Amino acid sequence: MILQANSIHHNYGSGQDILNGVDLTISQSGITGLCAPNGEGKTTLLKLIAGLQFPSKGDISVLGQTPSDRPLDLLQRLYFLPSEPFFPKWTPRKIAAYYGPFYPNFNNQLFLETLSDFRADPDKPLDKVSFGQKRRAQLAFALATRTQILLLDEPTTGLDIQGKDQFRRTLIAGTEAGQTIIIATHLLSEIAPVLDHVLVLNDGKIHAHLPLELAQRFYSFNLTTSPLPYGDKGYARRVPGGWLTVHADGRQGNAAFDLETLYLALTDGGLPQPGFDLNTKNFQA
Ligand SMILES: Nc1ncnc2c1ncn2[C@@H]1O[C@H](COP(=O)(O)OP(=O)(O)OP(=O)(O)O)[C@@H](O)[C@H]1O
Repeated sequence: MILQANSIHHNYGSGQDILNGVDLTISQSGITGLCAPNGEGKTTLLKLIAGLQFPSKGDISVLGQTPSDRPLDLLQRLYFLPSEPFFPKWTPRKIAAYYGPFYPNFNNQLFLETLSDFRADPDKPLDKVSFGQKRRAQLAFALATRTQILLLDEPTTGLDIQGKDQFRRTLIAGTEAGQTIIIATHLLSEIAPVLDHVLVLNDGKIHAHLPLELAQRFYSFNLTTSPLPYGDKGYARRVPGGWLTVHADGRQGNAAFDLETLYLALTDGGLPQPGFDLNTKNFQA
């Protein structure tokens, strides 16, 4: 098992739980998008997985270890890139030489290639580059650690279009090498093309954990002139030219699958929640 969380609760001492019963199982490599409204606890959940925060109740196991114990073996197999990480004001080359050896699979060649693809200078100190260039160097380092688990918080912030494209390609290469990648983001559409699963966190719980390929079969999207042509069991969003509707009916719609609309439908829209049975790998309507 890669990750197993059972009824995780967490608060920051205020008495009110931010996470109040998160259950989560990840058993395969792949890319999972973690989405939630602002302040719902995405970063907190990543920190709990990384062992940087401790759950107030419940237990969490990552690669068979308890992250809050901070075992060396786990720290070497998991990399967490926060949205605003601390990186020394050194050149990327020096950062890799200093921090890279901690990670047994650190790939310096991949680091330099990713920097080159990102058009980032390995010999320019990070206090002399733009925000986006600094973010590229941080991402190149995170991707080059080749840890079994990679946690990325808002990774695409500051990347230009080419940067995002390169980033997505490097992620795919990571999963082909067996990595499990969890990406917390608001910018769903930017990573949607590479996601295997989507996790929706809402009201302190995992509201949905959907394998994308199955979600694409289960939900139908239609561009229509009226909000809900098939009755009231769907969700409709105003778009140029009409309404984009989502229904949990397993039909073929006339519009493309749209992850942002599905996210809105699941969080705000009261779209009927299909149960997904992890054993049979089927939805139960
Ligand atoms: N160090 C802290 N001390 C007290 N409260 C905190 C702390 N860090 C986060 N919180 C609170 O916990 C809640 C969840 O924060 P978190 O950063 O995990 O959410 P998020 O989903 O990542 O937010 P965003 O989408 O805005 O980045 C917020 O209400 C926040 O105010």
